[in-house]
Amino acid sequence: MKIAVVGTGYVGLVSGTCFAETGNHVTCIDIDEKKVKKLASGTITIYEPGLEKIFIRNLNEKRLDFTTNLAEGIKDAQIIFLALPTPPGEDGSADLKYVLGVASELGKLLTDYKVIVDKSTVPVGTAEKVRNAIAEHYKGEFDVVSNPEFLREGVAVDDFMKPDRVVIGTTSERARKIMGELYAPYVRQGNPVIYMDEKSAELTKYAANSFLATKISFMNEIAQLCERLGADVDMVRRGIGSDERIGKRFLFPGIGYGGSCFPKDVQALIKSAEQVQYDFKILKAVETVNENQKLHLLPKIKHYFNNQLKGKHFAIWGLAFKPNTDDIREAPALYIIKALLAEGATVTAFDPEAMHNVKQQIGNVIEYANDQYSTLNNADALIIATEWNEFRTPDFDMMVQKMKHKVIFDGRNLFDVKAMQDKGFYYESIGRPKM
Ligand SMILES: NC(=O)c1ccc[n+]([C@@H]2O[C@H](COP(=O)([O-])OP(=O)(O)OC[C@H]3O[C@@H](n4cnc5c(N)ncnc54)[C@H](O)[C@@H]3O)[C@@H](O)[C@H]2O)c1
Ligand SMILES: O=c1ccn([C@@H]2O[C@H](COP(=O)(O)OP(=O)(O)O[C@H]3O[C@H](CO)[C@@H](O)[C@H](O)[C@H]3O)[C@@H](O)[C@H]2O)c(=O)[nH]1
Repeated sequence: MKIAVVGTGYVGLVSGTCFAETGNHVTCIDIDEKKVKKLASGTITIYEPGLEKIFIRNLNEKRLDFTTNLAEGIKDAQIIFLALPTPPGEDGSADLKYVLGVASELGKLLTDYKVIVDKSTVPVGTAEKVRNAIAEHYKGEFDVVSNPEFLREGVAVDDFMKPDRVVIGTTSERARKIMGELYAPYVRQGNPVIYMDEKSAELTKYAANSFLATKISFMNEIAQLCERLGADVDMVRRGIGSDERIGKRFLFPGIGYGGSCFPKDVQALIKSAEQVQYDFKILKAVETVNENQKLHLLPKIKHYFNNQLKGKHFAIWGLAFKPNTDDIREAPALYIIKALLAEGATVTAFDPEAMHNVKQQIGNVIEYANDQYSTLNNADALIIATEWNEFRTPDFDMMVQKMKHKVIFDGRNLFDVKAMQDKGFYYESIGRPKM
Protein backbone atom coordinates (compact mmCIF):
# COMPACT_ATOMS: atom_id res chain seq x y z
CA MET A 1 0.00 0.00 0.00
CA LYS A 2 1.06 3.61 -0.48
CA ILE A 3 0.97 5.55 2.76
CA ALA A 4 1.74 9.10 3.84
CA VAL A 5 2.57 10.02 7.43
CA VAL A 6 2.32 13.70 8.32
CA GLY A 7 4.53 14.54 11.32
CA THR A 8 7.80 12.66 11.73
CA GLY A 9 8.34 12.75 15.49
CA TYR A 10 8.34 9.75 17.85
CA VAL A 11 5.04 8.38 16.61
CA GLY A 12 5.32 9.38 12.94
CA LEU A 13 8.84 8.05 12.47
CA VAL A 14 8.18 4.77 14.28
CA SER A 15 4.83 4.21 12.52
CA GLY A 16 6.20 5.16 9.11
CA THR A 17 9.25 2.93 9.46
CA CYS A 18 7.23 -0.01 10.80
CA PHE A 19 4.63 0.30 8.04
CA ALA A 20 7.49 0.25 5.51
CA GLU A 21 8.95 -2.81 7.24
CA THR A 22 5.84 -4.83 6.35
CA GLY A 23 6.20 -3.95 2.67
CA ASN A 24 4.27 -0.70 2.27
CA HIS A 25 5.69 2.34 0.54
CA VAL A 26 5.72 5.19 3.05
CA THR A 27 6.34 8.90 2.54
CA CYS A 28 6.91 10.86 5.75
CA ILE A 29 6.18 14.57 5.68
CA ASP A 30 7.37 17.14 8.21
CA ILE A 31 7.59 20.93 8.27
CA ASP A 32 10.95 20.75 10.03
CA GLU A 33 13.39 21.05 7.11
CA LYS A 34 16.44 20.13 9.15
CA LYS A 35 14.77 16.96 10.41
CA VAL A 36 13.65 15.92 6.92
CA LYS A 37 17.10 16.55 5.47
CA LYS A 38 18.72 14.44 8.18
CA LEU A 39 16.25 11.59 7.82
CA ALA A 40 16.42 11.60 4.03
CA SER A 41 20.20 11.29 4.23
CA GLY A 42 19.98 8.30 6.57
CA THR A 43 20.53 9.96 9.97
CA ILE A 44 17.97 9.00 12.56
CA THR A 45 16.62 11.89 14.67
CA ILE A 46 15.48 10.10 17.85
CA TYR A 47 16.98 7.45 20.08
CA GLU A 48 14.69 4.45 19.98
CA PRO A 49 16.12 0.93 20.40
CA GLY A 50 15.84 -1.20 17.23
CA LEU A 51 14.55 1.64 15.07
CA GLU A 52 17.74 2.64 13.28
CA LYS A 53 18.32 -0.78 11.75
CA ILE A 54 14.89 -1.03 10.12
CA PHE A 55 14.92 2.68 9.25
CA ILE A 56 18.16 2.23 7.25
CA ARG A 57 16.94 -1.01 5.67
CA ASN A 58 13.69 0.51 4.44
CA LEU A 59 15.40 3.69 3.30
CA ASN A 60 17.89 1.64 1.28
CA GLU A 61 15.14 -0.50 -0.18
CA LYS A 62 13.30 2.68 -1.18
CA ARG A 63 10.15 1.88 0.76
CA LEU A 64 10.65 4.94 2.96
CA ASP A 65 11.17 8.53 1.90
CA PHE A 66 10.94 11.99 3.42
CA THR A 67 9.74 15.36 2.22
CA THR A 68 8.61 18.75 3.49
CA ASN A 69 6.16 19.03 0.62
CA LEU A 70 2.67 17.96 1.71
CA ALA A 71 1.21 17.97 -1.82
CA GLU A 72 3.97 15.77 -3.16
CA GLY A 73 3.97 13.52 -0.10
CA ILE A 74 0.27 12.64 -0.20
CA LYS A 75 -0.20 12.57 -3.99
CA ASP A 76 -0.15 8.79 -4.44
CA ALA A 77 -1.08 7.79 -0.90
CA GLN A 78 -4.18 5.72 -0.26
CA ILE A 79 -3.96 6.37 3.48
CA ILE A 80 -2.73 9.59 5.14
CA PHE A 81 -1.76 9.35 8.81
CA LEU A 82 -1.72 12.46 10.99
CA ALA A 83 0.98 11.99 13.65
CA LEU A 84 1.05 15.63 14.69
CA PRO A 85 1.56 17.18 18.12
CA THR A 86 -1.47 17.78 20.33
CA PRO A 87 0.14 19.76 23.16
CA PRO A 88 -1.83 21.21 26.05
CA GLY A 89 -3.41 24.55 25.22
CA GLU A 90 -3.50 27.39 27.74
CA ASP A 91 -6.35 25.79 29.72
CA GLY A 92 -4.88 22.25 29.58
CA SER A 93 -7.18 20.92 26.84
CA ALA A 94 -5.55 19.40 23.75
CA ASP A 95 -4.54 22.04 21.23
CA LEU A 96 -5.76 20.88 17.83
CA LYS A 97 -4.18 23.65 15.75
CA TYR A 98 -1.62 21.33 14.10
CA VAL A 99 -4.13 18.59 13.32
CA LEU A 100 -6.84 20.90 12.03
CA GLY A 101 -4.32 23.07 10.19
CA VAL A 102 -3.05 20.08 8.22
CA ALA A 103 -6.63 18.80 7.70
CA SER A 104 -7.54 22.11 6.13
CA GLU A 105 -4.47 21.99 3.86
CA LEU A 106 -5.39 18.43 2.88
CA GLY A 107 -8.84 19.65 1.89
CA LYS A 108 -7.20 21.90 -0.68
CA LEU A 109 -5.02 19.08 -2.03
CA LEU A 110 -7.29 16.03 -2.26
CA THR A 111 -8.38 15.01 -5.74
CA ASP A 112 -9.52 11.43 -5.14
CA TYR A 113 -10.72 9.11 -2.34
CA LYS A 114 -8.28 8.75 0.53
CA VAL A 115 -8.48 7.60 4.13
CA ILE A 116 -7.27 10.26 6.58
CA VAL A 117 -6.25 8.71 9.89
CA ASP A 118 -5.91 10.50 13.25
CA LYS A 119 -2.94 8.78 14.89
CA SER A 120 -2.36 11.70 17.24
CA THR A 121 -4.01 11.54 20.65
CA VAL A 122 -7.09 13.71 20.18
CA PRO A 123 -10.26 14.46 22.19
CA VAL A 124 -13.63 12.98 21.36
CA GLY A 125 -15.15 14.76 18.40
CA THR A 126 -11.86 15.46 16.60
CA ALA A 127 -12.54 13.04 13.72
CA GLU A 128 -15.67 15.07 13.06
CA LYS A 129 -13.69 18.33 13.17
CA VAL A 130 -11.07 16.93 10.80
CA ARG A 131 -13.84 15.80 8.45
CA ASN A 132 -15.37 19.29 8.49
CA ALA A 133 -12.00 21.01 7.96
CA ILE A 134 -11.38 18.88 4.86
CA ALA A 135 -14.94 19.13 3.57
CA GLU A 136 -14.74 22.90 3.64
CA HIS A 137 -12.41 22.72 0.64
CA TYR A 138 -12.95 19.26 -0.88
CA LYS A 139 -16.34 18.06 -2.00
CA GLY A 140 -15.28 14.58 -3.17
CA GLU A 141 -15.33 11.30 -1.21
CA PHE A 142 -12.97 10.61 1.70
CA ASP A 143 -13.06 9.01 5.12
CA VAL A 144 -11.63 10.06 8.48
CA VAL A 145 -10.62 7.25 10.84
CA SER A 146 -9.46 7.36 14.46
CA ASN A 147 -6.56 4.95 14.99
CA PRO A 148 -4.92 5.93 18.29
CA GLU A 149 -1.37 4.80 18.95
CA PHE A 150 -0.42 2.91 22.12
CA LEU A 151 3.34 2.54 21.64
CA ARG A 152 5.67 3.29 24.54
CA GLU A 153 8.93 5.12 24.00
CA GLY A 154 11.93 2.89 24.55
CA VAL A 155 10.10 -0.19 23.27
CA ALA A 156 8.25 1.55 20.46
CA VAL A 157 9.27 -0.75 17.61
CA ASP A 158 8.21 -3.87 19.49
CA ASP A 159 4.97 -2.23 20.60
CA PHE A 160 4.22 -1.22 17.02
CA MET A 161 5.13 -4.52 15.37
CA LYS A 162 3.44 -6.65 18.03
CA PRO A 163 0.71 -4.46 19.48
CA ASP A 164 -1.52 -5.72 22.30
CA ARG A 165 -4.35 -4.44 20.15
CA VAL A 166 -5.06 -2.11 17.26
CA VAL A 167 -8.05 0.20 17.73
CA ILE A 168 -9.76 1.36 14.56
CA GLY A 169 -12.57 3.85 14.91
CA THR A 170 -14.71 4.17 11.80
CA THR A 171 -18.28 3.68 10.68
CA SER A 172 -17.28 3.52 7.00
CA GLU A 173 -17.15 -0.01 5.53
CA ARG A 174 -14.77 1.16 2.83
CA ALA A 175 -12.27 2.65 5.30
CA ARG A 176 -12.62 -0.36 7.61
CA LYS A 177 -11.61 -2.70 4.77
CA ILE A 178 -8.55 -0.61 3.86
CA MET A 179 -7.40 -0.26 7.46
CA GLY A 180 -7.98 -3.97 8.05
CA GLU A 181 -5.74 -4.80 5.09
CA LEU A 182 -3.01 -2.46 6.32
CA TYR A 183 -2.95 -4.01 9.79
CA ALA A 184 -3.34 -7.61 8.55
CA PRO A 185 0.36 -8.51 9.12
CA TYR A 186 -0.01 -7.57 12.77
CA VAL A 187 -3.29 -9.46 13.21
CA ARG A 188 -1.59 -12.58 11.92
CA GLN A 189 0.60 -12.43 14.99
CA GLY A 190 -2.52 -13.09 17.03
CA ASN A 191 -3.25 -9.57 18.21
CA PRO A 192 -6.80 -8.27 17.96
CA VAL A 193 -7.95 -5.40 15.78
CA ILE A 194 -10.84 -3.84 17.63
CA TYR A 195 -13.27 -1.91 15.43
CA MET A 196 -15.49 0.73 16.93
CA ASP A 197 -16.95 4.14 16.18
CA GLU A 198 -14.65 7.19 15.99
CA LYS A 199 -15.68 8.69 19.33
CA SER A 200 -15.14 5.48 21.27
CA ALA A 201 -11.71 5.07 19.68
CA GLU A 202 -10.76 8.61 20.62
CA LEU A 203 -11.86 8.08 24.21
CA THR A 204 -10.17 4.66 24.41
CA LYS A 205 -6.77 6.31 24.07
CA TYR A 206 -7.36 8.80 26.90
CA ALA A 207 -8.96 6.12 29.07
CA ALA A 208 -5.93 3.82 28.62
CA ASN A 209 -3.36 6.47 29.52
CA SER A 210 -5.44 7.84 32.38
CA PHE A 211 -6.00 4.38 33.83
CA LEU A 212 -2.26 3.64 33.74
CA ALA A 213 -1.49 7.02 35.31
CA THR A 214 -4.06 6.22 38.02
CA LYS A 215 -2.30 2.93 38.75
CA ILE A 216 0.99 4.78 39.21
CA SER A 217 -0.43 7.52 41.42
CA PHE A 218 -2.25 4.89 43.48
CA MET A 219 1.01 3.04 44.08
CA ASN A 220 2.79 6.28 44.89
CA GLU A 221 0.20 6.91 47.59
CA ILE A 222 0.60 3.36 48.91
CA ALA A 223 4.36 4.08 49.01
CA GLN A 224 3.68 7.21 51.08
CA LEU A 225 1.69 5.09 53.52
CA CYS A 226 4.44 2.46 53.63
CA GLU A 227 6.96 5.11 54.65
CA ARG A 228 4.72 6.31 57.44
CA LEU A 229 3.61 2.87 58.66
CA GLY A 230 6.88 0.98 58.32
CA ALA A 231 5.72 -1.35 55.52
CA ASP A 232 7.73 -2.15 52.38
CA VAL A 233 6.08 -1.15 49.09
CA ASP A 234 8.06 -3.80 47.18
CA MET A 235 6.36 -6.48 49.24
CA VAL A 236 2.95 -4.86 48.92
CA ARG A 237 3.47 -4.53 45.14
CA ARG A 238 4.29 -8.22 44.82
CA GLY A 239 1.47 -9.13 47.14
CA ILE A 240 -1.18 -7.37 45.09
CA GLY A 241 0.36 -7.84 41.62
CA SER A 242 0.01 -11.60 41.69
CA ASP A 243 -3.77 -11.15 41.69
CA GLU A 244 -4.56 -11.39 37.98
CA ARG A 245 -7.32 -8.83 38.35
CA ILE A 246 -4.69 -6.28 39.38
CA GLY A 247 -1.72 -7.47 37.29
CA LYS A 248 2.01 -7.11 37.91
CA ARG A 249 2.73 -4.25 35.53
CA PHE A 250 2.68 -0.50 36.15
CA LEU A 251 2.76 -0.89 39.91
CA PHE A 252 6.19 0.65 40.42
CA PRO A 253 6.25 3.67 42.71
CA GLY A 254 8.83 6.33 41.99
CA ILE A 255 9.21 10.05 41.49
CA GLY A 256 6.06 10.41 39.46
CA TYR A 257 5.09 9.75 35.88
CA GLY A 258 6.54 12.03 33.21
CA GLY A 259 6.87 11.98 29.45
CA SER A 260 5.00 13.61 26.64
CA CYS A 261 1.80 11.63 27.17
CA PHE A 262 0.53 10.87 30.68
CA PRO A 263 0.75 14.41 32.11
CA LYS A 264 -0.85 16.05 29.08
CA ASP A 265 -3.44 13.33 28.45
CA VAL A 266 -4.64 13.20 32.07
CA GLN A 267 -4.99 16.97 31.97
CA ALA A 268 -6.81 16.88 28.63
CA LEU A 269 -9.32 14.26 29.82
CA ILE A 270 -10.08 16.33 32.92
CA LYS A 271 -10.75 19.28 30.57
CA SER A 272 -12.89 17.19 28.20
CA ALA A 273 -14.98 16.10 31.19
CA GLU A 274 -15.35 19.70 32.34
CA GLN A 275 -16.60 20.67 28.90
CA VAL A 276 -19.53 18.28 29.35
CA GLN A 277 -20.10 19.44 32.95
CA TYR A 278 -18.51 16.36 34.51
CA ASP A 279 -16.08 16.66 37.41
CA PHE A 280 -13.56 13.81 36.93
CA LYS A 281 -12.58 13.59 40.61
CA ILE A 282 -10.29 10.57 40.45
CA LEU A 283 -8.17 12.03 37.66
CA LYS A 284 -7.78 15.33 39.44
CA ALA A 285 -6.38 13.45 42.43
CA VAL A 286 -4.10 11.42 40.13
CA GLU A 287 -2.66 14.67 38.82
CA THR A 288 -2.20 16.24 42.26
CA VAL A 289 -0.52 13.12 43.63
CA ASN A 290 1.85 13.11 40.67
CA GLU A 291 2.75 16.78 41.06
CA ASN A 292 3.73 16.14 44.69
CA GLN A 293 5.52 12.90 43.93
CA LYS A 294 7.94 14.55 41.49
CA LEU A 295 9.52 16.35 44.45
CA HIS A 296 9.03 13.58 47.00
CA LEU A 297 12.79 13.15 47.45
CA LEU A 298 13.35 16.83 48.27
CA PRO A 299 12.13 16.85 51.89
CA LYS A 300 14.15 13.68 52.52
CA ILE A 301 17.27 15.34 51.11
CA LYS A 302 16.68 18.54 53.02
CA HIS A 303 16.05 16.67 56.24
CA TYR A 304 19.31 14.74 55.84
CA PHE A 305 21.28 17.95 55.29
CA ASN A 306 19.54 19.86 58.12
CA ASN A 307 17.73 22.10 55.62
CA GLN A 308 21.08 23.42 54.35
CA LEU A 309 21.48 22.62 50.66
CA LYS A 310 23.40 25.79 49.84
CA GLY A 311 26.88 24.82 48.70
CA LYS A 312 26.08 21.11 48.62
CA HIS A 313 26.96 19.18 45.48
CA PHE A 314 24.69 16.52 44.04
CA ALA A 315 25.29 13.82 41.45
CA ILE A 316 22.27 12.83 39.39
CA TRP A 317 22.00 9.56 37.49
CA GLY A 318 19.34 9.71 34.80
CA LEU A 319 17.68 12.66 33.10
CA ALA A 320 15.28 11.05 30.60
CA PHE A 321 11.70 10.63 31.82
CA LYS A 322 12.28 6.87 31.68
CA PRO A 323 15.03 4.51 30.49
CA ASN A 324 15.82 3.71 26.85
CA THR A 325 14.80 7.07 25.49
CA ASP A 326 16.38 10.49 25.03
CA ASP A 327 13.01 12.15 25.68
CA ILE A 328 13.04 14.62 28.59
CA ARG A 329 9.52 15.98 28.26
CA GLU A 330 8.10 16.33 31.82
CA ALA A 331 11.08 14.37 33.17
CA PRO A 332 11.01 14.28 37.00
CA ALA A 333 14.82 14.77 37.03
CA LEU A 334 14.37 18.29 35.66
CA TYR A 335 12.00 19.22 38.49
CA ILE A 336 14.49 17.92 41.06
CA ILE A 337 17.37 19.84 39.43
CA LYS A 338 15.34 23.06 39.44
CA ALA A 339 14.52 22.65 43.13
CA LEU A 340 18.13 21.87 44.09
CA LEU A 341 19.48 24.86 42.17
CA ALA A 342 16.88 27.11 43.81
CA GLU A 343 18.24 25.98 47.20
CA GLY A 344 21.77 27.01 46.18
CA ALA A 345 23.09 23.49 45.51
CA THR A 346 25.18 22.47 42.49
CA VAL A 347 24.59 19.46 40.26
CA THR A 348 26.57 17.16 37.97
CA ALA A 349 24.44 14.81 35.93
CA PHE A 350 24.80 11.87 33.58
CA ASP A 351 22.32 10.20 31.27
CA PRO A 352 23.28 7.68 28.57
CA GLU A 353 21.09 9.29 25.89
CA ALA A 354 19.31 12.43 27.07
CA MET A 355 22.09 14.87 27.91
CA HIS A 356 22.03 16.63 24.54
CA ASN A 357 18.34 17.43 25.01
CA VAL A 358 18.88 18.68 28.57
CA LYS A 359 21.80 20.87 27.47
CA GLN A 360 19.55 22.36 24.84
CA GLN A 361 16.79 23.05 27.36
CA ILE A 362 18.64 24.29 30.46
CA GLY A 363 22.20 24.86 29.21
CA ASN A 364 25.14 24.98 31.57
CA VAL A 365 23.34 25.63 34.85
CA ILE A 366 24.48 22.12 35.75
CA GLU A 367 27.57 20.14 34.79
CA TYR A 368 27.38 17.13 32.52
CA ALA A 369 29.61 14.10 33.08
CA ASN A 370 30.89 11.64 30.49
CA ASP A 371 29.91 8.62 32.52
CA GLN A 372 27.96 7.77 35.66
CA TYR A 373 31.03 7.57 37.93
CA SER A 374 32.43 10.97 36.93
CA THR A 375 29.30 12.61 38.36
CA LEU A 376 30.37 11.45 41.80
CA ASN A 377 33.57 13.44 42.29
CA ASN A 378 33.07 15.34 45.53
CA ALA A 379 29.36 14.64 45.61
CA ASP A 380 27.60 15.08 48.93
CA ALA A 381 24.94 12.69 47.70
CA LEU A 382 23.78 10.76 44.64
CA ILE A 383 20.21 11.06 43.37
CA ILE A 384 18.88 8.38 41.03
CA ALA A 385 16.14 9.71 38.77
CA THR A 386 15.94 7.21 35.88
CA GLU A 387 16.28 3.44 36.08
CA TRP A 388 18.71 2.85 33.20
CA ASN A 389 19.96 -0.76 33.33
CA GLU A 390 23.58 0.34 33.62
CA PHE A 391 22.77 1.96 36.97
CA ARG A 392 21.43 -1.26 38.46
CA THR A 393 24.67 -3.01 39.40
CA PRO A 394 27.27 -0.27 39.74
CA ASP A 395 30.80 -0.63 41.09
CA PHE A 396 30.08 0.46 44.66
CA ASP A 397 33.77 0.47 45.61
CA MET A 398 34.52 2.99 42.89
CA MET A 399 31.51 5.05 44.00
CA VAL A 400 32.77 5.16 47.58
CA GLN A 401 36.21 6.35 46.42
CA LYS A 402 34.72 9.28 44.56
CA MET A 403 31.88 10.45 46.78
CA LYS A 404 32.40 12.88 49.64
CA HIS A 405 29.67 11.10 51.60
CA LYS A 406 28.14 7.64 51.10
CA VAL A 407 24.61 8.96 50.64
CA ILE A 408 22.07 7.88 48.00
CA PHE A 409 18.52 9.07 47.39
CA ASP A 410 17.00 6.60 44.97
CA GLY A 411 13.81 7.67 43.18
CA ARG A 412 13.55 4.35 41.34
CA ASN A 413 14.19 1.72 44.05
CA LEU A 414 17.14 0.17 42.20
CA PHE A 415 19.00 -1.39 45.11
CA ASP A 416 18.26 -3.78 47.92
CA VAL A 417 17.84 -1.79 51.13
CA LYS A 418 19.63 -4.30 53.36
CA ALA A 419 22.53 -4.71 50.91
CA MET A 420 23.02 -0.94 50.90
CA GLN A 421 23.10 -0.91 54.68
CA ASP A 422 25.73 -3.66 54.65
CA LYS A 423 27.82 -1.56 52.28
CA GLY A 424 27.63 1.32 54.73
CA PHE A 425 25.52 3.68 52.63
CA TYR A 426 22.88 6.05 53.94
CA TYR A 427 20.17 4.99 51.50
CA GLU A 428 16.66 6.35 51.08
CA SER A 429 14.27 5.14 48.42
CA ILE A 430 10.53 5.25 47.78
CA GLY A 431 8.10 3.47 50.09
CA ARG A 432 10.75 1.27 51.68
CA PRO A 433 12.48 1.39 55.05
CA LYS A 434 15.41 3.81 55.16
CA MET A 435 18.86 2.58 56.20
N1 LIG B 1 5.48 9.99 21.95
C1 LIG B 1 4.73 8.91 22.23
O1 LIG B 1 5.20 7.96 22.84
C2 LIG B 1 3.29 8.85 21.77
C3 LIG B 1 2.64 7.61 21.79
C4 LIG B 1 1.30 7.55 21.39
C5 LIG B 1 0.64 8.68 20.94
N2 LIG B 1 1.31 9.87 20.93
C6 LIG B 1 0.60 11.04 20.38
O2 LIG B 1 1.02 11.20 19.03
C7 LIG B 1 1.07 12.58 18.67
C8 LIG B 1 2.47 12.94 18.20
O3 LIG B 1 3.36 12.74 19.27
P1 LIG B 1 4.94 12.70 19.06
O4 LIG B 1 5.52 12.34 20.38
O5 LIG B 1 5.27 11.89 17.87
O6 LIG B 1 5.23 14.26 18.74
P2 LIG B 1 6.58 14.92 18.23
O7 LIG B 1 6.57 16.29 18.74
O8 LIG B 1 7.74 14.01 18.54
O9 LIG B 1 6.43 14.95 16.64
C9 LIG B 1 5.52 15.74 15.95
C10 LIG B 1 6.11 16.11 14.59
O10 LIG B 1 5.14 16.83 13.83
C11 LIG B 1 5.82 17.83 13.09
N3 LIG B 1 4.88 18.86 12.63
C12 LIG B 1 4.33 19.89 13.33
N4 LIG B 1 3.49 20.58 12.54
C13 LIG B 1 3.52 20.02 11.31
C14 LIG B 1 2.88 20.28 10.07
N5 LIG B 1 2.03 21.30 9.94
N6 LIG B 1 3.16 19.49 9.03
C15 LIG B 1 4.01 18.46 9.14
N7 LIG B 1 4.65 18.15 10.29
C16 LIG B 1 4.41 18.91 11.36
C17 LIG B 1 6.90 18.34 14.03
O11 LIG B 1 7.92 19.00 13.32
C18 LIG B 1 7.36 17.01 14.67
O12 LIG B 1 8.41 16.42 13.94
C19 LIG B 1 0.60 13.34 19.91
O13 LIG B 1 -0.78 13.54 19.82
C20 LIG B 1 0.91 12.36 21.04
O14 LIG B 1 0.07 12.57 22.15
C21 LIG B 1 2.62 9.98 21.32
O1 LIG C 1 5.07 1.27 37.14
C1 LIG C 1 5.37 2.33 36.58
C2 LIG C 1 5.35 2.50 35.18
C3 LIG C 1 5.68 3.74 34.64
N1 LIG C 1 6.02 4.78 35.44
C4 LIG C 1 6.32 6.10 34.85
O2 LIG C 1 5.29 6.45 33.94
C5 LIG C 1 5.78 7.25 32.87
C6 LIG C 1 5.31 6.73 31.53
O3 LIG C 1 5.91 5.48 31.29
P1 LIG C 1 5.52 4.60 30.00
O4 LIG C 1 4.08 4.39 29.97
O5 LIG C 1 6.38 3.39 30.01
O6 LIG C 1 6.04 5.56 28.85
P2 LIG C 1 5.38 6.36 27.63
O7 LIG C 1 6.34 6.19 26.50
O8 LIG C 1 5.03 7.72 28.10
O9 LIG C 1 4.06 5.55 27.21
C7 LIG C 1 2.74 5.92 27.64
O10 LIG C 1 2.23 6.98 26.85
C8 LIG C 1 2.17 6.69 25.45
C9 LIG C 1 1.71 7.97 24.75
O11 LIG C 1 0.34 8.15 24.79
C10 LIG C 1 1.23 5.52 25.22
O12 LIG C 1 1.15 5.23 23.83
C11 LIG C 1 1.73 4.30 26.00
O13 LIG C 1 0.83 3.22 25.85
C12 LIG C 1 1.85 4.69 27.47
O14 LIG C 1 2.39 3.60 28.23
C13 LIG C 1 7.30 7.27 33.05
O15 LIG C 1 7.70 8.49 33.65
C14 LIG C 1 7.58 6.11 34.00
O16 LIG C 1 8.74 6.32 34.79
C15 LIG C 1 6.04 4.63 36.83
O17 LIG C 1 6.34 5.57 37.57
N2 LIG C 1 5.72 3.40 37.35
